[in-house]
This record gives sequence, structure tokens and C-alpha cells, in this order.
Amino acid sequence: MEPVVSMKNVSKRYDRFALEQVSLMIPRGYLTGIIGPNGSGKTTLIRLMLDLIHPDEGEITLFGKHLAGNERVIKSRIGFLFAQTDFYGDQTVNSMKKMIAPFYDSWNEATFHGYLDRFGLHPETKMKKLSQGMTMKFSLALALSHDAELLLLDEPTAGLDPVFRRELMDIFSEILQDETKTIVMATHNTRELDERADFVIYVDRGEMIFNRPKDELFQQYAVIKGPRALLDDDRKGTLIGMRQTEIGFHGLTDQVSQWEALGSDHPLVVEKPTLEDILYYFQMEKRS
Ligand SMILES: Nc1ncnc2c1ncn2[C@@H]1O[C@H](COP(=O)(O)OP(=O)(O)OP(=O)(O)O)[C@@H](O)[C@H]1O
Repeated sequence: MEPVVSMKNVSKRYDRFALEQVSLMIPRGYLTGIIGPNGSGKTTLIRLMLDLIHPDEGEITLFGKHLAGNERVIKSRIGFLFAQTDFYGDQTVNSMKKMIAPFYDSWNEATFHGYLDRFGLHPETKMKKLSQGMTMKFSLALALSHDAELLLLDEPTAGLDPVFRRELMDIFSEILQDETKTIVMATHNTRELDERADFVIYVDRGEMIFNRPKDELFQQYAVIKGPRALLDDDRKGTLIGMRQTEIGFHGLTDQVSQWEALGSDHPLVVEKPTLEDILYYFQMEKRS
């Protein structure tokens, strides 16, 4: 099936940062998470997909088409959200919506008001009176109210309390039930992706390290913890981002069988990783 987003050899260079030669495909019907440390290029990737910034090299298509020349049609199929969106403070929720809704042919007023109710937002509240979390909820209500096929979300859970974060992830799961919808979200809250993501894109310093099914990552890697006595050179070589402490070591491995071969007599812990573990050990490896 045709990917919803396709990037081929895309580069974007700033004075002190470069996203280099990124090629990726985002399949329809799934939740793809974009993870990586601060300043690694997550927002840059999403801005490129939305054509808010232009690549220096490479090709980007959405729904199989270039944005140029098809902008209105393509953008009406996309709901997007950025962590720092400046709305006009003196406008109310309702008047702000009135400025934005006409951009979308498929705007659905009933859906919008449904989300306002669900998110506890009053239509007559002034934008400047909304907390960071409430502003995020407003942005989400906008993004979700024109039946978008693709949601491109930059830190959609930033500033939201844990209960609402979970509710929001439930809403995303509901949206994905309709198998034609696609969600792409950059986030630092990797725990949400542990549970819900189908694919994970990991970027670091402008380089895409991987774009893989989450379940495959969890099957491939394990966190190993044990006493130093078990660390011979061979086994050390199987560890990514290995760290030693007074009493032991810990690290990530993609060669679990080497460790399991030690048998159960040894005080060894082999754990399924979280995405945070994978991120952490990959970064430790880069630093060492
Ligand atoms: N317009 C710009 N001019 C110059 N540098 C920029 C510009 N926009 C972004 N950058 C730089 O590009 C790098 C990547 O930024 P980006 O916002 O994509 O990272 P990020 O992974 O989303 O980070 P964070 O997790 O902190 O939000 C940063 O070093 C940033 O300073």
C-alpha cells in the first residue's frame, strides 16, 4: 500500500544543525512515534512533512503527491499540532475556531463541540485565560475536527496531566480503529509509545537511526544486568551503551542468547526493554 508520508534523501541544514539524507516511509493505518533527545530533529522532521520549511535536498510526498500545487487538498486531509502555537490571546475559543475552520472543507462543527465538552473547554473563554494544557486541548480539538486522515503531532501530550494524557492516547486508539487513519507523533513521553506505537522512528543529531516496528525492537533487544564477574571480553562486546557500577554492569543487547547460555545459576537479570531504555543505551553508546 502506498505510504502516507514518504521522504527520499531529505536534507535540511541550519548553521549549527543538519538533518542529513533522511529516507523514510510512514504506512497508513498506524501510530508512528518519533523519538530522540532534545534538538535531534524531531520537530524539523514534522515541519518538513508539513512543508512549513523546505528541504535543501530530497523529495517529500504526502498521500503520494507533492505538496506544491496540491496544498489545499492535501492540507485539508491533515490535522497538525505544535507544542508552541501562538493563538490570539484576546480571542475566545469560539472566535479563534471561526478563523481556523474555514481552511477546512470537511470541518465538522458537531465534532468540534463534542471535543470541547469532552476536554472541558468553554467556547467563550479567552485564549489568554487558558493554561498550557488547556491550550493544547484546544489545538487538539481543532486537529481532530475535520476528519483528517493524517495527524502530525509535535509533543501532543506536553503540559497535559497524566490522566488526560491517558485519555488522549485512548482517543488516538479510537481514531486508529478506523484503519484508514494515520497518526505521527513526536514525543518525549516514550511510555505512551511503549503501549501504543506501531512504528518508532529514532533520530539523533539529525540522523535517522532507525524506523522500525515497535514489537520488532522489543523482540530484538533486552536489558542485561549482572555482576562484573560475568563480563568477559566476548560478552562485553555484545553490550550496547554498557555502564559499570561498583558492583555490577548494565547494558542493552541484541544477542540475548549469548547471555541466556550462561544458564540460570548466575545472578543475571534479562529484562524486556522500554523505548526509554533503548534510547538511553543508544545514547550512552554514542558517548562512549
Ligand atoms: N530556524 C532555525 N534556524 C536555525 N536552527 C534551527 C532552526 N530551527 C531549528 N533549528 C535547530 O535545529 C535543531 C533541531 O531542532 P528540532 O526542534 O527539530 O529538535 P527536536 O528534536 O524537536 O528537539 P526538542 O526535543 O528539544 O523539541 C536544534 O538544534 C535547533 O536549534
